[in-house]
Amino acid sequence: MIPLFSDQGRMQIDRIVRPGVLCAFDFDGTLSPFTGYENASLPQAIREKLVRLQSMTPVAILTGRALSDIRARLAFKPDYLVANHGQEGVPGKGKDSEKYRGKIDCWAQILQKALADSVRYDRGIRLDNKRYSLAVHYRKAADYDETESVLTRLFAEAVPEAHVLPGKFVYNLIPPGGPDKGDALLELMKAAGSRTAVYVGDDWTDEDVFSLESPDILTIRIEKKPESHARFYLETQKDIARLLDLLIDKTETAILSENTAGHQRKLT
Ligand SMILES: O=P(O)(O)OC[C@H]1O[C@H](O[C@H]2O[C@H](CO)[C@@H](O)[C@H](O)[C@H]2O)[C@H](O)[C@@H](O)[C@@H]1O
Repeated sequence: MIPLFSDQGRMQIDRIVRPGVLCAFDFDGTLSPFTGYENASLPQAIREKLVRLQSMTPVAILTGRALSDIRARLAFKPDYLVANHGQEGVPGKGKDSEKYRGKIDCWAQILQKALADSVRYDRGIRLDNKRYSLAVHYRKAADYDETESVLTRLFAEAVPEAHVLPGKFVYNLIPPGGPDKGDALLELMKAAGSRTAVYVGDDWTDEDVFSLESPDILTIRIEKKPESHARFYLETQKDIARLLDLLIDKTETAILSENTAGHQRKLT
């Protein structure tokens, strides 16, 4: 992985950022710092930068949260808002996820019943039914290793069909064969008519975008992790502000130089 704020990183930004570039971001741990279970929100300074960027080029947010949950946390309307790891909000794909709703409710019932056994399962485990996917949080569990091992066993036995994706103190349970963030990003590029995209994420579900390994998609991970498929990284989540400033500056320059070139073509 290469630091984004390096000569190589800046060269890639110059190559990818052109008029119409799709700028896409994960939410928790990327635009918003990790907090606790309930109170994550978009910092005001980051919101202002996103709004500025959006005035020049399409902006998308791709999150594991439900659409109903993420809207209020953003307090601005991006061009595209994809939720539930790609199950909600992809233009033209809304109906596809409906068929999974019954299955998700059924998994939730089975797991809720099992987790009520407080001898076997830590009281700090919390199940979140997001209608199109489930999140099983264990940030408040006493012993993380033990909790990970009992939960992994539970999923294999009780909901073997679920596609289980680990996250930061969370397991995401996704319908088999459903779309992921990678599929969603490609659809958004089509919908926006963007030939290039920048994607910033921090977690396992973002690997579905990082693994696309397309020369037209600049992939950036929050924090270096050798096994990640992202090409570039930011040292810490706080660097997202600096990255947004850079994207704003480069997008502005790209638009200006295209306008100048267009003007000169008209004159000749
Ligand atoms: O795709 P994302 O936008 O990164 O969403 C992934 C999950 O984010 C939320 O959980 C995470 O954030 C919590 C608040 O900071 C934190 O306490 C938890 O440990 C993290 O896993 C959200 O609650 C989940 O539904 C999302 O799947």
